[in-house]
Amino acid sequence: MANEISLPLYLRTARKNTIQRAFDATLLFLLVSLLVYRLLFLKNHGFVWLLAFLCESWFTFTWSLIVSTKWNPAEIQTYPENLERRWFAELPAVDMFVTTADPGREPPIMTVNTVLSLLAVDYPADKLACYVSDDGCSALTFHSLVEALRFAKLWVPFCKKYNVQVRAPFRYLLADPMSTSSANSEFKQDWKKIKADYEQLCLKIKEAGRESAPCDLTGEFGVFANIETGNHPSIIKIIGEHKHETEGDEEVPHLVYISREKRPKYPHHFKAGAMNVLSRVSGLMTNAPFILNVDCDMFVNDPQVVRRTMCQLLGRENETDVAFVQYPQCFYNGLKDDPYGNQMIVLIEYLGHGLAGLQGPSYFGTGCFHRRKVIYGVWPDHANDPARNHTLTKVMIILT
Ligand SMILES: O=c1ccn([C@@H]2O[C@H](COP(=O)(O)OP(=O)(O)O[C@H]3O[C@H](CO)[C@@H](O)[C@H](O)[C@H]3O)[C@@H](O)[C@H]2O)c(=O)[nH]1
Ligand SMILES: [Mn+2]
Repeated sequence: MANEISLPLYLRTARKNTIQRAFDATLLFLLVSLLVYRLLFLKNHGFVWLLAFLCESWFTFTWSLIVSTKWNPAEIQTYPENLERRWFAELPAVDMFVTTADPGREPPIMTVNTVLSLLAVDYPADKLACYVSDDGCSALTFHSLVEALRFAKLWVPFCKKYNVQVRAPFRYLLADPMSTSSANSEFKQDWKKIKADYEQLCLKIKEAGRESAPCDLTGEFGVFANIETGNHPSIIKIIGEHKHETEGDEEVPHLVYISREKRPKYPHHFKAGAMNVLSRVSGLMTNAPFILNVDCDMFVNDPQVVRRTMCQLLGRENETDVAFVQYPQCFYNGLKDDPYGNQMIVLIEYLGHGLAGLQGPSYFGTGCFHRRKVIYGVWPDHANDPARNHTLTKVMIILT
């Protein structure tokens, strides 16, 4: 036991905020005094004071809610380096979902970068599968993913060999590491090669986008011939299958393309509908106990993210304690000093840490790991009861 405590998977520590609390308590006292003053002299001033009183009461109420949310802020620290020493069983599998809807507004090269950043995370490749849902039913998106997988076979080993931090190539390749003294000649050579290969990939996708069809719509691509975006049957294609042919860092996870059935008379429910199909299809193919969803305009900026999540999900005594782990969104290329509040500092830094001290954040949409069980509509107490939970029966399908 002593060993386990000295090797934590995660720690939740309270943040000190005595000064902030004193400040908030003073403000609350002043606000309540103002309301009492308004009430006492209401009859001398009439309607305007009543209006002011109502507005200030509403302000005090919402302000109190916010203050109480951030009253007990906490930090969560994870220790992925302890994972193997604390979790003796095999690491669990994770199905990673990417949703895209329109190759015009969401250029395929962006989706490709999201997918590459996911395929390259530091986690056993045979435990990962990436499913891309394409609501645009676009041959170009499919073609780009086929090309992306070819590049992934170089990109994933490169990232793991050099412990690359940001594994979306368009961000990583922006910096020129040649000038740093630590770069040795082997790295320089590999870096030049990977940059050239990535430029080649971009070029291929760009040229394919210029044509009315990215390639001959025959063979694998035949299903896209004469297809109508909002009126077509389901298309499911296994782009890449992890077959244990390579070893360790050379391995690339499964990559599956899905364009769900759409009919004009039936509402498709946008991302929610796509997520529904993704969970059903992945449930039949790999049925990982954990799922991650990422929008196609996001990428993973920490290769340890799956291991960090496992620290929080596996490190609990009871699995019903945590249903999901939600990561905040950050944005690159923001304006200096963030004049429009795009980085959502208040939401993430103040309210987010406050919520971490309570029960944890709410579900934001993208960047969230769920236990598969929790989205199947089963009460936590019944999740492991096979009699009540036939949906969780394991289905094994051999990928062909
Ligand atoms: O018919 C659709 C429409 C959208 N999407 C995808 O859904 C995601 C989010 O859609 P977007 O229009 O980009 O919404 P945002 O407001 O940018 O996204 C935020 O808000 C959404 C809903 O409020 C959440 O689902 C997202 O995760 C969250 O990032 C994107 O990957 C889209 O490709 C589909 O798959 N099918
Ligand atoms: Mn978006």
